[in-house]
Amino acid sequence: MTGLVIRGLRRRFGGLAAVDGVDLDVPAGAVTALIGPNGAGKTTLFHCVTGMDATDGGTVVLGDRDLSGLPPHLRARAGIAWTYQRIELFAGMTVAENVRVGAENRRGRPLVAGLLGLPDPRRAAVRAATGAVLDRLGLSALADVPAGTLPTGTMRLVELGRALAAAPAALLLDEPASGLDDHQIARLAGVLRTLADDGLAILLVEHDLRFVTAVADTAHLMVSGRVLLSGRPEEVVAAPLARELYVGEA
Ligand SMILES: Nc1ncnc2c1ncn2[C@@H]1O[C@H](COP(=O)(O)OP(=O)(O)OP(=O)(O)O)[C@@H](O)[C@H]1O
Repeated sequence: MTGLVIRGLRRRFGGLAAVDGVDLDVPAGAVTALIGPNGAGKTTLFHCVTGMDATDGGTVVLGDRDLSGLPPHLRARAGIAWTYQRIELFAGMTVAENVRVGAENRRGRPLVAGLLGLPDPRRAAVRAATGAVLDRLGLSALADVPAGTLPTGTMRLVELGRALAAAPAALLLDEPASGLDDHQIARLAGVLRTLADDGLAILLVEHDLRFVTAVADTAHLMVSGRVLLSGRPEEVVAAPLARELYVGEA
């Protein structure tokens, strides 16, 4: 399968199996959502896929490349990009500069040239990629604005832009709708749809079930470290188990 294939993923914290043998497909050309109550293990799984957290077993394969055991920067270079729930922009840099950071990490950049600070022969490509991403996300008019001065929703878009500028094959988003208003959520949904339509594999960890049903092709319900239900988002969200778990939440 093109996209991300997760098999038998495990992560324990002492006696707690936070991720307890998860199989998950994140196909190219689709938005895949991972939902579940607080403490289900979603964020832990996310970190195990990016390499930010160690695993106790299982594999993460992107396309034909086994990424298991690689550190985050090598997974990024192999084609995974991600954003966290907590916004991590360079606040003093402009919107364009933030996005350019991602573009400079585009796959295939000659490592030695980067390390030696030599001129990147593809500087024009970096500039073009930055411009294209700003344009796609409707951020061109804000290119020269310091990122730290923007409202939360716009900052999230800038983070998404930085991730996209790296030209990933798989994009992982941890609660991207958090802190956004309805208008911004609709806009984000539209952007994610077109990105998936262009062939990106997107994994969304999300609490906002309306957003999930609006944007995802498939949803997986995770509970106590395991995926218990998978299917069309509206079916998974409406299932008795999901309704029971989400009573009283968000
Ligand atoms: N570093 C850690 N050390 C010990 N326990 C941890 C650690 N990280 C997570 N856990 C535990 O693992 C379980 C899964 O947590 P995780 O944050 O992955 O859940 P989640 O589904 O992302 O929840 P939320 O939706 O609230 O973010 C929880 O019981 C949590 O307390």
